[in-house]
Amino acid sequence: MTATATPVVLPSDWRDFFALTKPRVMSLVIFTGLCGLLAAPEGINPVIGFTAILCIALGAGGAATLNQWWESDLDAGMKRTAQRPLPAGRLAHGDALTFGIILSVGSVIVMGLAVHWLAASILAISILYYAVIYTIWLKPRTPQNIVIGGGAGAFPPMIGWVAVTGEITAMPILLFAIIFMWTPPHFWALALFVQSDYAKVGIPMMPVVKGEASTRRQILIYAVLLLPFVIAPWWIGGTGAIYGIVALVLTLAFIALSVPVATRRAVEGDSMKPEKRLFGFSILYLFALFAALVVDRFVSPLWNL
Ligand code: HEM
Ligand SMILES: CC(C)=CCC/C(C)=C/CC/C(C)=C/COP(=O)(O)OP(=O)(O)O
Repeated sequence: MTATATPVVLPSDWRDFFALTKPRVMSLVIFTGLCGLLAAPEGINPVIGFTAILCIALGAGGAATLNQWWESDLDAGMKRTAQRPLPAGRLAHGDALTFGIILSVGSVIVMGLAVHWLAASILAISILYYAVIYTIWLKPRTPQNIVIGGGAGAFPPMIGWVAVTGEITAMPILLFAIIFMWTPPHFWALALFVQSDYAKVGIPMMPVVKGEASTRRQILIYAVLLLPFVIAPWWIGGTGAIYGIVALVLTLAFIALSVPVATRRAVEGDSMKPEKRLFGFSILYLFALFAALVVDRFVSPLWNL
């Protein structure tokens, strides 16, 4: 008689549920949402504003939970993700699914009731975008997965802005476009130094399918294409010069760091320093760019900039 292996689930605590929300990644998602909210004209009642950001955080955490519930087999096969609560057996799948659904549905309902139904609808779209369109549909099928899927992470500043104004205008669309164009260099820089992991579990990430040279070229192309999008808010008069100058300097630095990544080939045992530097800078870049947007909103009018 052969024994059937029953998965062992170790006792879980709140830390495992917290880890399911991908808190480090989502910190930037929440920050860009907060900046969208603060940069919007008119301003918002602080309690309603806080509720809106809480809903973005809970919704993003819910979507990240559903992503890991769906992908626990893949995560088990990659060194970077094998210690996550589900593949490590610290959490039952059913509990993760329930947690993900409660956060996702709850955040949308609270956003709708307490803040605005248009903001709630965009939040619902972004959760479905990340959990279904990106995770279930695009990620296992096409190397364009993160180009199209990048839309999921681009919604938060638009949600923050719309929570205040109740309408979708040029500025929130541009904030969406900025993160959309930023995502490919952000992720492909990382994929270049963890690509063996993705190949192992059959995920068609760009470096695995199209090769390193093509990925490196595309990183630079997206970094350059990002420039008109980051300048556009200043150009259309949606921000002052503080944002414009910071955006220009930051993006030129982003392009400058993409050049060595685009023009080199990794050799056996390579430390992948330029790729790691670009990935690290991509995160700092978005934090600084969105911080500049908020500083500009409050300081530029004082100086008539
Ligand atoms: C489809 C689009 C994206 C993909 C595939 C992606 C993928 C990744 C991956 C695999 C990591 C490594 C960290 C980990 O293992 O959890 C990472 C890190 C990170 N990502 Fe992204 N990302 C995307 C979009 C975004 C967006 C839109 C944001 C925020 C606006 C973001 C913010 C971050 C941050 C802050 C980190 C660093 C986390 C840390 O310090 O560990 N990412 N990303
Ligand atoms: C409000 C809302 C719903 C926001 C969505 C936020 C968002 C940033 C989505 C995409 C970013 C992300 C964590 C990608 C990780 O890719 P992966 O899941 O393929 O990475 P992995 O290989 O680490 O699992």
